[in-house]
Amino acid sequence: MRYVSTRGQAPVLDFEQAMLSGLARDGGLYLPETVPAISGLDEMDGLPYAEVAYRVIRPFTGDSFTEDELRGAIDRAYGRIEHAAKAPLRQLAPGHHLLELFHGPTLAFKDFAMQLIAQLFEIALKRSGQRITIVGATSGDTGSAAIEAFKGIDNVDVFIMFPHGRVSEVQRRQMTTPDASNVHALAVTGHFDDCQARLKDLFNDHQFRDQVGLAGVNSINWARVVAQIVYYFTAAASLGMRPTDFTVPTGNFGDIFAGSIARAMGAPIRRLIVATNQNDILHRALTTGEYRIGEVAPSISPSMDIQVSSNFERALYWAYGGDAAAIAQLMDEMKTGGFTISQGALQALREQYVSGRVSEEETIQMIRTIRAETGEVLCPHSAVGAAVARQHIQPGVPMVTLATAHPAKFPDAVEKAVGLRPPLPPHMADLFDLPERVSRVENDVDALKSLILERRTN
Ligand SMILES: Cc1ncc(COP(=O)(O)O)c(C=O)c1O
Ligand SMILES: N[C@@H](CCOP(=O)(O)O)C(=O)O
Repeated sequence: MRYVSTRGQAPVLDFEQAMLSGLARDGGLYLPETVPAISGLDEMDGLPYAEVAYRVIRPFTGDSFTEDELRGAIDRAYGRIEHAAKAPLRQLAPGHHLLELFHGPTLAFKDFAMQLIAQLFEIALKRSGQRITIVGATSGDTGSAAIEAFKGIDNVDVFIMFPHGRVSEVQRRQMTTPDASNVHALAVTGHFDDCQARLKDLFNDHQFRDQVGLAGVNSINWARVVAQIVYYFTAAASLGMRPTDFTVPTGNFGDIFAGSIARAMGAPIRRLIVATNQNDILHRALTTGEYRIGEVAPSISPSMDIQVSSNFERALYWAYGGDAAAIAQLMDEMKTGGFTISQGALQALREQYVSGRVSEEETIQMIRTIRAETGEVLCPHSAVGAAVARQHIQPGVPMVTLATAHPAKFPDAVEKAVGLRPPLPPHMADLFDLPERVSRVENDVDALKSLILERRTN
């Protein structure tokens, strides 16, 4: 399997190289040249999650890992997810199901990919003896998942930038309390898009990139997306492999893009519905064809407070029929505020994705409604998903809403909605007692470079 950049000017790589590279050297994102079809769909129901993961992921990894290495990595990764089913499906109402993706160690869907790629990185780095510096940008969940997965791993330093004052207290403490010396939490002045832009600046400085062995674990990294494909198959299998709609709370577009790969591989996915909060640039872009960056408005679903949605570039690449020059041009225009999607590409995108947005009040109302109807307490991101899903449910077609985080990560929003603060699970019971370790950094690439050079242990 070969991987090409969305901007067409970077070397073609194999899976391991693409995983260790993160962002392509031309600033683009890696994608497989072709999407493999999967067989044996009818046998998937009842298989352990790890077995489905192996069958789905294997075609993407090519010769990069042996069968034993990949199976071992999958078993260790998903051994850390508490629930027996790993990603259980719970019925909310007739025809509406919740795919619970928050049973991992940091209580968000990010654990599914991050736990696995940490295992794969470790195998690859042990083999090569290479040392790397991971830098990540987070609106709260990617950072905590990355720190949990990579803390203490030899040959790896992890620097995570989060927007100062714009993540929940639980999310912040998940990033600032681990005491592993290879982990560095950085509170950046600005919002998530600033953190992600500085991350790309670091990757695009090739001298710095090579000096520190820069690697990325955001969903710009293709390996992240691959791991997120699996649960579309397990959910569809639980529903008897009938044509099914999926609604996905969306920010950086990685999770829903994984859904489109699942569909291209053969999963019976009918509609993929992009659910946004008030930061609704993706909904506006799909509705009007204009991708115009506005101000980020802080919301009660802060992990989705994103305007520059990195994986949308992958969706655009497909929609433009693999025209890398056109994508490079659009990404240039993005730097000055946005771009217009061509009519042909817009039509192609609309064949892939439907969209909806909900307000803050509607999100709160949805947490209340679902609690009253089912007893389940949703996190605000999952509530955005459930509210948009309800706008799109059609008779006779099962709807699956991805529940992307545990409500205990966002106690203030949940309390506002239903007057209770969901307790943290036992393994996090001491989170508020531990000392925090965090560095304040300006939104400035040179300040970041100096800090990384000074702190890295490699
Ligand atoms: C809890 C939660 N839900 C939804 C999302 C959106 O996912 P994506 O960025 O893959 O679109 C995020 C952030 O990525 C998140 O942390
Ligand atoms: N919501 C995310 C933003 C980064 O997403 P990623 O999937 O590209 O890593 C977060 O929690 O950090």
